[in-house]
Order: sequence, then structure tokens, then C-alpha cells
Amino acid sequence: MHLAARSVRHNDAVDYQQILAEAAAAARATAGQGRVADYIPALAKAPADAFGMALATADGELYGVGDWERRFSIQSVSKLFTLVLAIAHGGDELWRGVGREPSGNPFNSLIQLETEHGIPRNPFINAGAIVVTDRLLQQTGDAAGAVLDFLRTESGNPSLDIDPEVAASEAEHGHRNAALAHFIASHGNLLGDVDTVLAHYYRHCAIEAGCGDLALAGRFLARHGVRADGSRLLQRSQAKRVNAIMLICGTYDAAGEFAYRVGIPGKSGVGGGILAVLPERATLCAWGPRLDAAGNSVAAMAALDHFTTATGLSIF
Ligand SMILES: NC(=O)CC[C@H](N)C(=O)O
Repeated sequence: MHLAARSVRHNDAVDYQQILAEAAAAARATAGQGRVADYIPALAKAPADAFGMALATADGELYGVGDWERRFSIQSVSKLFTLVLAIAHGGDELWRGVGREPSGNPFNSLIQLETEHGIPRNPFINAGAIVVTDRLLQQTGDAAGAVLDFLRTESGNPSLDIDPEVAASEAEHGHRNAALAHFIASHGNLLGDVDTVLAHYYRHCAIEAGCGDLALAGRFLARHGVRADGSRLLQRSQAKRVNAIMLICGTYDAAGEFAYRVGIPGKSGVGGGILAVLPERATLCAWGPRLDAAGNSVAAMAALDHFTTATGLSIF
């Protein structure tokens, strides 16, 4: 029985602050493992050994540990927000231009695009996010601005912003993303101008936010699509589907490992953040800049693994 003693049933009270402190200790035990992303030179300046984690409950309580208020480059975590906004504006039309299957390949891979005729596997690899950004740009006229506005509103933090140095660094070293975008355009799957779409993509990746901001901003996914102010962003079934895509594609070719270890939907970025959802209950964001070979934060994975294992809270 002692093994079960630390798990909780869905409705039991959990001492979140205590569990976060333990998760932070699990993260610290990975000290020195992994490397800070440097293929975007401005990202290499991130504080390698920082760690933070926050949890926002579905009804808006916020808990944090470590550097949970410190801002970092959200990078591919932004792909979650471009996706939900594009679905909110345009519904299922999006799925004509992007798939929803795991890619089993690195996030910046070009390889499947050729055999799959310029239709990216899913919205969470770079190729797919470029298509989603293109659609959001058509829908709103300002894709990066739409993501930033949404994050500011949902987090209640109007000072969130884009780091222009990171955006410029991405653009300057963005040969791979430019190759992906041009290849997609050659198949007629970009509606806008390639350079404009890429500029928006780089800008939303370069948004800076803290763990607390992202945990609050993702809360609608734990609330079946309902935003902080009670209005509906997504239909209940759409929110379910976004969570499903996060689970199977949110951490690229390590999504199987993430599901195995953590057992909840999660979206990572090369800035070292991972935003994860416990449907009906809470959202969690963990951050540590050192990445594993698949581009996911070593410390954030360890912390989320500890959280779901110690509490017994997962979708399984
Ligand atoms: N996995 C990531 O976070 C990658 C995002 C980064 N902006 C890129 O395009 O390479």
C-alpha cells in the first residue's frame, strides 16, 4: 500500500506547492545534463542552469517554484497558440494544409515534405507551424501580434513582449526555415508572401514569457476551450483535439518518450520551456534551458515526470 499512499485521486486536494518543490529537486538532479540551444545565436545567452516551474489551476490559482517568473524565449511553445488561434478563426479548413500525425523526425526536418507534397505532418514541427502562421496571418493580418495579444490577455500580463534581438537572430540564421517555407510555397501551400510569413513566425517564436505567464495562458486547454474571462476560444471537441495533438506531436520525435514518462499533453520549445496540460485540473509550465538531443528541456522533463509520477495525476 505504501506505493499508492502518495498518489491522489482526481478530486483529492494536492499540496501543489510541496509537489512543485519536489519537482524542482528532481530537475536540479539533472544539473549539467544537456546543452543550451545555440543554432540561434541569441538563444545561447540563456542562463543554462536556471530552473522554474509554475502551475495554474483550472479556476485560476497560481503556484510557482524557482525562477518561475523569469522570462525566457518561448520558441516552439508559441506553435500551440498559433494553432489554437488559427482553429478559432478558421475551423477545420486548416487541416487541408497540415496533417496531424506524429512526424518521428526532428522539428526542423525537411525530409517528409518532399514525399508528402508540401503538406507538413503536423502543426508542431517547424514546417507545420509555418503553414499555421500563414493561415493566421491571412485571418488576422498580424499573426505574431495575435499570439502576443492572446498571451498578454490570458496571463493578465500586458508587459509581455517580443525580444527583437532573438527574432533578428532567427531571421539571420533561418536558412532551414526559409528552405521549408519556400518548399511549401512551391507546392502552393502558402497563401502569403514567404518572407512576411517567416517574419511573423520568427517574431512569435521570440516572445518572452515566464512559466507563470504560460501556465495561465494555457489554462483554456484545461477548461475545455474556455478562456479566463469565461468566453469560449475553442469548442469542447476542438480543445480535446488540440490536447491530443500535443500529446502525440508536442515534443517532436520524443513525443513517445514524453507520453511514457509524463503522460499528459505537452508542448516544448528550444528556449527550454514545456507547457503541459492536466485536463480539467491545471496547466503546468517548466523551464530549464539545457536541452536533450531532441530539443526538449532535460530539467523540465524531469520535473514534469516527477509531478505526474508523485501525484498519480496524468491522463492515463
Ligand atoms: N523547437 C523549437 O523551439 C524551434 C523553434 C525555432 N524558432 C526554430 O524555428 O528553429
